[in-house]
Amino acid sequence: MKILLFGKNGQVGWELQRSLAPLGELLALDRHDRHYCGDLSNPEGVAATVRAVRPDVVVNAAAYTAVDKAESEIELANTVNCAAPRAMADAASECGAWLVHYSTDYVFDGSGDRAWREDDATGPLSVYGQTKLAGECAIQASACRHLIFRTSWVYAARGNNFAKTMLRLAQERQQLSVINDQFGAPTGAELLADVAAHAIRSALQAPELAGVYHLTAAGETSWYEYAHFALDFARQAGVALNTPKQAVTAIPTSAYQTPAKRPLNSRLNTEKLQTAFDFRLPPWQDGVERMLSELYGR
Ligand SMILES: NC(=O)C1=CN([C@@H]2O[C@H](COP(=O)(O)OP(=O)(O)OC[C@H]3O[C@@H](n4cnc5c(N)ncnc54)[C@H](OP(=O)(O)O)[C@@H]3O)[C@@H](O)[C@H]2O)C=CC1
Ligand SMILES: Cc1cn([C@H]2C[C@H](O)[C@@H](COP(=O)(O)OP(=O)(O)O[C@H]3O[C@@H](C)C(=O)[C@@H](O)[C@H]3O)O2)c(=O)[nH]c1=O
Ligand SMILES: [Mg+2]
Repeated sequence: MKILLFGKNGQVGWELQRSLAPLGELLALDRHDRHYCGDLSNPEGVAATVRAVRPDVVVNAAAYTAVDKAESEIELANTVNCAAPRAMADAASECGAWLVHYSTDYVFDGSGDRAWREDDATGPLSVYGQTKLAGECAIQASACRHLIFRTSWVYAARGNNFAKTMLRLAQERQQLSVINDQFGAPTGAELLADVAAHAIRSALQAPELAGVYHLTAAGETSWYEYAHFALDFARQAGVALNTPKQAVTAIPTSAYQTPAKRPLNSRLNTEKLQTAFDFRLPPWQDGVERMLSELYGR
């Protein structure tokens, strides 16, 4: 089997390099590749890459993920998150390849407190969410067989994410304010990559598995609780923090101004995935502890 991976240096892309390698021949690209176009700001270029490589599976881990910046870089966000995946899907369908793609909890409006199902109505609140939803729709409208995994709050030891930001800020500042009315599940890039490898194997044998799936770790938390979880671990590992435990303040979303609006309810229901592929998704704390152990050698 031949697999073509876009976005090899992102949190998820890095882990996919590991998890996809045993499946066959893997060609992993970043935006600077010298032989093939791996730059998603050039949709025709990435389509030409797919046609030239003629893989069995295209995996797209690249995306415009700067949520606040997207509010003022709409065109680039849309090209990377929608036009490029559309071009990949069209080229993939021409050569009979599957497309594996990632999307986000930010396609939902965050209302209510029930975990979102795959067929629930979407309603993105941000440019990032709109462009990711448009990317999903473009792939679904193509003739290409696809797996779209909607996930949330992604972290990895290698990369930028909320937990690492909190750990850095707690070493710099004496006080932190963290939102406690947005709920979701932190999901590790390792888990996403491992599930993708298993799902690809299954789907190639059973094409009726094509579709959209919610894929997050089990359980739920708020950003505030998640911050405490990471900071408690760091303290126990002997990391010197300038922020004492009692100086981490819980605040509502309304007290934290940002260019992009974020959903309050980011819970995703993962039953469809667990049933279709016979997976068990581990509690979110397991993977976060693994990352923290890796960061602090404990
Ligand atoms: N991070 C999160 O919290 C969440 C992510 N997702 C989705 O999961 C997927 C993976 O995200 P994650 O790994 O966390 O994201 P990262 O931000 O860690 O990685 C994104 C990657 O995309 C690359 N990229 C950005 N623009 C381009 C471009 N024009 N051409 C080529 N590559 C580009 C970046 O390259 P470079 O390093 O050169 O900038 C980076 O390697 C994405 O689809 C994302 O939307 C879903 C929910 C939550
Ligand atoms: C830095 C900081 C953030 N926050 C809040 C802001 C925000 O609501 C939340 C998380 O901050 P982030 O900057 O990680 O948020 P954000 O970049 O929006 O995270 C999102 O990224 C995209 C790519 C996704 O797809 C989502 O699933 C989600 O992970 O924490 C605080 O409350 N206090 C702080 O000091
Ligand atoms: Mg971010």
